[in-house]
Parts: sequence; C-alpha cells; structure tokens
Amino acid sequence: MELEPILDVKELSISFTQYGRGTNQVLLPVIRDLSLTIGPGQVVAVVGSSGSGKSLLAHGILGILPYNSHMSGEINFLGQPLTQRRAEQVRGKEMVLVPQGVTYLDPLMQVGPQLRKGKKDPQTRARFRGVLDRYGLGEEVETLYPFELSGGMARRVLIATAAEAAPRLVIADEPTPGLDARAARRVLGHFRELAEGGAGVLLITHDLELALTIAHRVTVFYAGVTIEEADGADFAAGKLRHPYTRALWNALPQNGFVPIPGAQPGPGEGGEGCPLAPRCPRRRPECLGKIPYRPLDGGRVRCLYPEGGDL
Ligand SMILES: Nc1ncnc2c1ncn2[C@@H]1O[C@H](COP(=O)(O)OP(=O)(O)OP(=O)(O)O)[C@@H](O)[C@H]1O
Ligand code: NI
Repeated sequence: MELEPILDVKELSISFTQYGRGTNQVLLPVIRDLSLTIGPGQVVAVVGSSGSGKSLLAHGILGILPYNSHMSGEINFLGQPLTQRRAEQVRGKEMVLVPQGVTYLDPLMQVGPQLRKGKKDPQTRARFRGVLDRYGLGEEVETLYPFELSGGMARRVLIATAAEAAPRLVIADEPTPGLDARAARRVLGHFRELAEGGAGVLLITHDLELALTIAHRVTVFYAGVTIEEADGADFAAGKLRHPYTRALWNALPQNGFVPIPGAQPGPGEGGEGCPLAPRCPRRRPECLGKIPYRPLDGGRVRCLYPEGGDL
C-alpha cells in the first residue's frame, strides 16, 4: 500500500498584481501549474535557476506570500487541504522552513537565548542542548552572536531550530550557497537524517549536483513551470525526459559544462506554451500551445516530444 503523502501540491499557480500607470493593474504570473508530491521519509528536490519561483513555492506552501499575490490550485498537507488558516496553525510545528538567508537570525541576540525564545528553565535548556549537540554545536555556540558563526554553523543552527519542532515536513530553501563542499555535504546529510526519521523534506536549490546526493525524487522547474519529475537515479542512468533537464545535466562540470544558448524567460514573458521552446532543439510549432504534464517512464514530463518518448 502506498503511504499517504505528507504534501501533495496540484496545479499551483502564483501571480502578482502590479500597478502600472494610473489605476492600471497588471497580473504577473510567476508560477504556473506546479505539481509535486512528497511522501514520508522522502527527500524531494525542486531544482531551478535563479528567479524561477523556488522561494515563492516555499512561501506559497507556508502561507507567507506577500499581500499583492494570488495563489490558485490545491495543496494538501497530511491528507487535508492546507488553507491559509491551517498553514498558520502548522507553521513552525508540523511544517517548518529552513530559510534561504541566515538573516532570519536576530543579529542582536546570542544563539542560545534566541533558540529558547527567552525560556530559562532547566528542561528547555537541556532540550536545546540535546538538539544543538546532535548538530555538532557545542555549548560555547550558545553564547555566540550570529555574526560570530561560520556559514556552516549558522546553517546548522537554523536546522537545529527546525528539527526541535519535530516537523512532518521540512522545507529547505537554498540551504548550501556560500558553503564549501564539505560543509554543504554535512548540511545536506542533516536533511537526509530528518527524512530517515520519517519527515518529508522539500529541498529547494539551484544546485542539481548537490541535490542528487540526497534526493529520492527531483522536480525540475523552469520559468515557474514544473517540466519534469524524475527519480534521483534517473540522472546518472541517462534516463531523462525533458530537453531542459538534459541541458541542466549536460551543464554540470563532470559532463563537460555544455551550455544551451539563450536565457530563461522572466515572469509574464512567453505565452502558455513550453517556456523552453525558444531555446529548444526539438521544438515544433505545437510547442507554443498548452502542454499537459503527463506520466512517462516512472516520472512525469511536460513536453510533447520528450526523450525516450514516441516521436
Ligand atoms: N512581491 C513580488 N511582486 C512581484 N514579483 C515578485 C515578488 N516576489 C517575487 N517576485 C518575482 O517572482 C520571481 C520568482 O522569485 P523567487 O524568489 O521565487 O525566485 P527563486 O527561484 O527563489 O530565485 P533565487 O534562486 O534567486 O532565490 C522573480 O522573478 C521575482 O522578481
Ligand atoms: Ni529563492
């Protein structure tokens, strides 16, 4: 029997209202038709380049989008619709964010008191000591201010804060930039441990290579659209479906840094067709129309002429 998913997102779209001249309002679509599922114990990576809408996805799930945004589609969390109200209730408890910037830490407060939120009783102290210990953060760390932490330590403080809530879903927004390879692997290892403990982990990153070191499933995101879902193992096995996923893979150092010409369209640019069409070697005229996200070979793809499909 399949386990009930922890998070199930169906056809999520997010757009912004922008005010033009006078009273003109423009609706700027940023995320379109995004779907993904995370089961217990699973690490699902969402991989996309800068500006593709990754942080917005995280904020949409957590219910912390800015006031000028609109969200449509379906989000289920632990089998029930995740309304704004429920998101507020589960946030910081069953569902936690490990934020993109370490600026989320209060710069004027020592780490220990900050984590304990001012509580001083021995039980709370012991509980946090235990969690920090698990992340290799010694007692002296509690007396440090955020600016005294290394990048890797700051990340681990954020993870420790998240783990302390014993969450069912951990959303990690770009957790490794600025870290050297060893620190990055260590941080990712901690996310894998959280999954091994039964949580679902949504790992949001631009770094496909790092994502593949821990992700069971990978969802590839391009210009606000999910274009492929694959098993982590599909990449090394050469079993890719969408031409953009292929391009991402070919652009990795070990595969020769092969770039594709052109740039990703920005929000609101391009129609409802495949956002890669202007850059795609396999494009045909019909690629400019709406393209379904469909199952293919154990994954999903949003392409009319995928690799491994029938041409
Ligand atoms: N409040 C807003 N109003 C209008 N547009 C916005 C707003 N917030 C974000 N955007 C736009 O949405 C797009 C996606 O932003 P987002 O931060 O989700 O990207 P990202 O994939 O997380 O990028 P990065 O890798 O740089 O963190 C960007 O092009 C951004 O300009
Ligand atoms: Ni981001």
